Amino acid sequence: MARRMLEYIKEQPEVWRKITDDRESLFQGAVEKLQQPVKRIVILGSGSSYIASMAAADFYGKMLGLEAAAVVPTRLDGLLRLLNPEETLLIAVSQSGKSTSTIDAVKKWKARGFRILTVTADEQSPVAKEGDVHQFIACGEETVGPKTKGMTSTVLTLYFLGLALGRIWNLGDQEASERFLEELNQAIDAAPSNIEKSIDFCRNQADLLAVIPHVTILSEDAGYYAAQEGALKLLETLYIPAMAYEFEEYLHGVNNTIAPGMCHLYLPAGEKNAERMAALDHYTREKGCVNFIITVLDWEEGSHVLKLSGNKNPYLSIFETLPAFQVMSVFGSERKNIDCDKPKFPDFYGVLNTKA
Ligand SMILES: O=P(O)(O)OC[C@H]1O[C@](O)(CO)[C@@H](O)[C@@H]1O
Repeated sequence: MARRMLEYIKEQPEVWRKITDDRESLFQGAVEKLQQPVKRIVILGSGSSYIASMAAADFYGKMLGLEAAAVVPTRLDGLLRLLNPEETLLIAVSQSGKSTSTIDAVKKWKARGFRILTVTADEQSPVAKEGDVHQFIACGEETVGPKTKGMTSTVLTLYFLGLALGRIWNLGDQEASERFLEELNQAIDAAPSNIEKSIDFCRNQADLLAVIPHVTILSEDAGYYAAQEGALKLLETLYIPAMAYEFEEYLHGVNNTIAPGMCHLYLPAGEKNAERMAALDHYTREKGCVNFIITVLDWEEGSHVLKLSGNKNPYLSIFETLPAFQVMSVFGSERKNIDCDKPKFPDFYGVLNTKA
């Protein structure tokens, strides 16, 4: 069993609580060095760090009204050629601080005059050392490949960083930030029992999780980032294809894949599409699909429904529903005799030169 991964999953509420409680001191250093407002923010990262970057860029747009976008390190060139270094802050995100493509991007764009804020869990890492300003991700050590507490703590770190910058740059609405903080606190308080509920659910569904040949995950709004990270977790631990779609996009063609045995995992995150998602769940089950629903919304009960506690704020899906996917990875992989605490190919990073 992925014991260490499960320990990291269970540690998350405590880690999030500490980051939240220590936020004044944790973000003070970076924020003091970033007094000069910018017009736009570009965030880059790979894998889970890219998904965390997408969630943060969306959040910055919504909460601060900033132009913000996320890109993988190797696709920055076209975008940055259009941007003025004086008006742009580049944020490079890497939990390990060792991803070679991120190191290369930081060096290249720093040389071209962009100011670079690095966000890592290792202050001594190459990414941290190459940037102009560093923000620490206070998640502690995470030695297994499929990241859990590091990813969610990266999102939390980027969210708080945005709110702190918004305060000094006079952006966003203070009341909205306070409301968000209140909901976040509720999400953190609910997390230990949500994780226990997920464990019970996944233990009961482990036989099914072990035989599904692929999984299609559907969400909406900012729940889409939890769906993307959930897909990455299931793919890298169950060794099956897993794709995440924004709900509306799924309806435009992907629905042709509906067939007996297809696994659909729904993550309704807001009220907007709840009825249509419920209709799609019924429709696809009638066609023989194997479905799961993970949600904090009020939902019709069923053995395939995991109902968790939470607010109806999709930006909190990372803290409310994503841990259920992480737990699915643990129980599904155990049933498949996969030990995801250990790398499948220990020599891979060295051969492909992906980490410094
Ligand atoms: O955030 P980092 O350390 O740059 O790593 C990026 C991604 O690379 C991996 O380590 C796999 O190579 C993932 O686990 C991670 O999300």
